[in-house]
Amino acid sequence: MPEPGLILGIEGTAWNLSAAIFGEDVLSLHSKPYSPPTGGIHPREAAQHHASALKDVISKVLEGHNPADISGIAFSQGPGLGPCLRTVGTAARALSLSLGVPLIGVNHCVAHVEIGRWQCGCDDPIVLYASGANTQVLGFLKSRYRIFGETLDIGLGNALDKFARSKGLPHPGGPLIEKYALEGSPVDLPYTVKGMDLAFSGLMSAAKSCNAPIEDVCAGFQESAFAMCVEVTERALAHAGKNEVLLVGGVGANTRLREMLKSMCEERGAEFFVPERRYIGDNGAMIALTGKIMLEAGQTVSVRDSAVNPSFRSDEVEVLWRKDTGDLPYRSANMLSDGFARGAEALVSERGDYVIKKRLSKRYRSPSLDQRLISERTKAEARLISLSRRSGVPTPVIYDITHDSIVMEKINGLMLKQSLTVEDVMDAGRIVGRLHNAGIIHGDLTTSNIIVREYDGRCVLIDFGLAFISSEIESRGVDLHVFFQTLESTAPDHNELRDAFCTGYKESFAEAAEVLERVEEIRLRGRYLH
Ligand SMILES: C[C@@H](O)[C@H](NC(=O)OP(=O)(O)OC[C@H]1O[C@@H](n2cnc3c(N)ncnc32)[C@H](O)[C@@H]1O)C(=O)O
Ligand SMILES: [Fe+2]
Repeated sequence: MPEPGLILGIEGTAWNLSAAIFGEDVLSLHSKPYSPPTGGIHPREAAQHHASALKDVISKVLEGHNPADISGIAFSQGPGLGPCLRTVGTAARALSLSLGVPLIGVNHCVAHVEIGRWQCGCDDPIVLYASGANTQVLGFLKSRYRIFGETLDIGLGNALDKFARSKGLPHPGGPLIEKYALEGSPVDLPYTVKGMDLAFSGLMSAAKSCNAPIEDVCAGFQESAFAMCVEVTERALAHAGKNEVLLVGGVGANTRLREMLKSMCEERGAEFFVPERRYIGDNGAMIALTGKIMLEAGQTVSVRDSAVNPSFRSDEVEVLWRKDTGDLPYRSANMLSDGFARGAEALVSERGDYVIKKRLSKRYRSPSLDQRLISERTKAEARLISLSRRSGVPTPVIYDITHDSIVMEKINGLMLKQSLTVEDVMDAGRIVGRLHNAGIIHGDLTTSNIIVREYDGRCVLIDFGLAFISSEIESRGVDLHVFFQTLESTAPDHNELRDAFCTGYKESFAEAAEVLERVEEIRLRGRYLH
């Protein structure tokens, strides 16, 4: 393989046309941002801006360098705005052909991660990638940057920008909201975390129609939105058993978000990293650096295959430049062992015949949001446990509830993973069928969260910390997918056990067939952590 020399990288997925040269370090970096005269980013206008700025940006970045030393052209192949991507793609192809050097199609999200790893010197982080268009929690697993959780509607930056615009503030709104928030005290606004995923549009609409002083709304917006991101990051960290957190993407410039992540990391004993300001938002250096790494790994693209992809996902890229870390050891959200467990969210302890589950205060959250979430979730969990019981799903009896704790019956018996007989697993299928039939999703359906009760051999469902109400096929499918994954990792004869589970599930739930079909689809998508 030829020794790569200098790589020219071009970024232009959205607002910033930026190019850089990377050798052993960033040798030059030039940008020409597009700022919309009014409103948000118009894709075609941005593309026109990029087209007219290209010549200038490329020649500035090449100043003092010999084009003959360039050994590859890297460009953002996606995701991003179609017209912008096409403009930059065309320029990159032309440069590659005229210089006679390879073309490297870089995934923009992967590039955000790689420049962060390179600049901060971290190795295997859980990444919070919070930008205008994307909000994702990523981690490296089995040769890919897997998406552990992500926004179900719009990107966080986008939500901030749109809210700002509705209050008459110019684009981009993120930095101005940060300024206002410093002067305000947070109002209560919606907080939406669904398992590992987030949603921002409800929060944005509530903020738009909130009549409190702008400073207070901005502070409330930040507190809710950032705490949501930190919560999912913490959950991924706990599940994956990693000990580094990296923050990337434009919203990562925000001091309050950094402070909250840092505080969460300190509480968990993890290290927190964030790259310099100029490398955190969109920039050409991240494309040039990733291009270099990819060229070294032989990951170039022919002109014919270099079409841009506006919805290119990070997990579509096979990462040949990192050592495969293989499967994750499976960890449940609340690892219950020997009567004491500290999950991402709660502390579970045993006192004789009782189990006490206490939700923990998080220093990263504002005190009012913290108290609100703790009491809402404690109440919701207790309610779902009782509702499940009434629907014929064996669950622990609840003895007492306080603002942060649930005192419940201790179920004596073995965890299902220690008692994987066909009969037991079939019974598990039956109770999960009843649960789904009642419109309840468990949210963390592992073989550790089902106990085979000693006195009658019945399966009892525990730990409803991530449970929620839903009749969506997708949520039900994810529940089963998680269960089958843990079954696979604990039992050699998992096919037989899986069949037994399905038999039980079909017995008690009329829509079983449709859900089981979806499970197969989910497995093929390979998105979920378990
Ligand atoms: C596909 C690509 O084009 C896209 N890039 C992108 O969105 O640009 P980026 O530079 O990563 O992020 C811009 C966002 O970052 C926000 N932002 C910048 N400074 C901020 C601050 N101090 N506080 C909060 N948000 C901030 C802006 O409001 C804007 O929404 C992406 O990565 O999703
Ligand atoms: Fe970006």
